[in-house]
Amino acid sequence: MAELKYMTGFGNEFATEDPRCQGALPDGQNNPQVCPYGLYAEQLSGSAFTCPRPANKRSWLYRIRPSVCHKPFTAVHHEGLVDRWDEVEPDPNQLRWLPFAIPKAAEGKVDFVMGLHTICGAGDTRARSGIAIHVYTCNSSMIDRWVLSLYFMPQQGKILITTEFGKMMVEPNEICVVQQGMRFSVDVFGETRGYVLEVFGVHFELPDLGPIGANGLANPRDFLVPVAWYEDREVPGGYTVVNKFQGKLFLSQQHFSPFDVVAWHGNYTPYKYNLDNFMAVNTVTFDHADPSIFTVLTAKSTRPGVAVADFVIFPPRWGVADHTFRPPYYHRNCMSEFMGLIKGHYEAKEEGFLPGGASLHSIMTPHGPDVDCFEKNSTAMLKPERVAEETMAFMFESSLSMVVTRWGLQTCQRLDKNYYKCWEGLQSHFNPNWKPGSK
Ligand SMILES: O=C(O)Cc1cc(O)ccc1O
Ligand SMILES: [Fe+2]
Repeated sequence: MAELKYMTGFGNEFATEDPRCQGALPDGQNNPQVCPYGLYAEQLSGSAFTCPRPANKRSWLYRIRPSVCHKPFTAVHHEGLVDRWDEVEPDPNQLRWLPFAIPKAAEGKVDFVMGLHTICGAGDTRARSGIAIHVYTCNSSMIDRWVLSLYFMPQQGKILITTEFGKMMVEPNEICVVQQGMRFSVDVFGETRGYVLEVFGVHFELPDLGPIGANGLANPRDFLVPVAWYEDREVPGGYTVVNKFQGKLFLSQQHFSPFDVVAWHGNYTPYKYNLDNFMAVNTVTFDHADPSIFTVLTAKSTRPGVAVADFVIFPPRWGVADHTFRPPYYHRNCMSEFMGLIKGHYEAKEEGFLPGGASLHSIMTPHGPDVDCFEKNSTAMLKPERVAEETMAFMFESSLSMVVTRWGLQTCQRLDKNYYKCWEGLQSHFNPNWKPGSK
């Protein structure tokens, strides 16, 4: 496959034409009486028409047929996708999952849609407020079916995401955002696993940088947006459209490929980002900075400073803090912390938290380094050191109190029942006779 092309920038006004149809974008207006090449003009809105300019998102698509040409949607049951948060009783325990099992190709084809499972979430798709976290495990490409709206993190196996806006190849260590309403299809190249965050109703933004200044963390120029690509393909057997609506899936048929957008312009686009481009900022003196310093993207709530979901990473970096216990501190947090591991080891738990697995520390549930991590780092010689080399852990940090699904707690059978034991060996080191200067 030829190298894919991308445009650069976060939230820019982009304009792109498939090179086979130069001049497909109308000159100086959005909906001329007749569009170049006989295309249909269609607007995709990502925000209310009346949103203030900085938050206003929409794109204009110039396509062979408008999306409205399809047979009626009919409901279909999907065992793995959940939007009801009362399936099982709440569980405030520290939860950790072993790597989620990937179906073997020999046991049958499982594509991205079939392999999606909701693990936890909160809120309401109808009120458009809340989130859901899913994992996908699959071994086959989607054949003539597509779905809507997600934030992808491949963990094993690259995925080719074909969208109405063009194609993106997304490898482990990259993230990809396909926004609400955008049609896409996922091709895989073997056994494939990854994490998906779905945010109902708001869009990811780059965090403000405050005193960091004008540059740093995720820089806008490193976000990549696909260029227009179309296919004019009749599908006699019918192309299946999978529509996720109010938390449920609906199918409809159409006789042509939905990837028939010849040109588009606008600022409501899918995009991808390679986490190696993250410019991490951290202490050069002492103490452990809060993990918000590693925020890549944030989905804000209406309360200032409070996120519906922050996407935070723990990238390879230098640790240089003086007279400091360098790993994460012990804590209870007024936010929920869902973590996953793309590769390597996580510094607070060298054992047991594995690539393709996950953990959830709910609101006010105590957690922190395991025994080994505490012992090692309380006595370590503090020299400048590489932290998390060849590693990429991430966290979805949410102000919502997340509910774990029946699949997450029971059906997946990946819950590590012994997780709590990783803290059991933490001894009291209390010395009532301690004096300043003594060890
Ligand atoms: O719990 C965790 O491992 C995530 C985390 C990391 C960190 O550096 C500080 C706080 C925090 O919640
Ligand atoms: Fe934490």
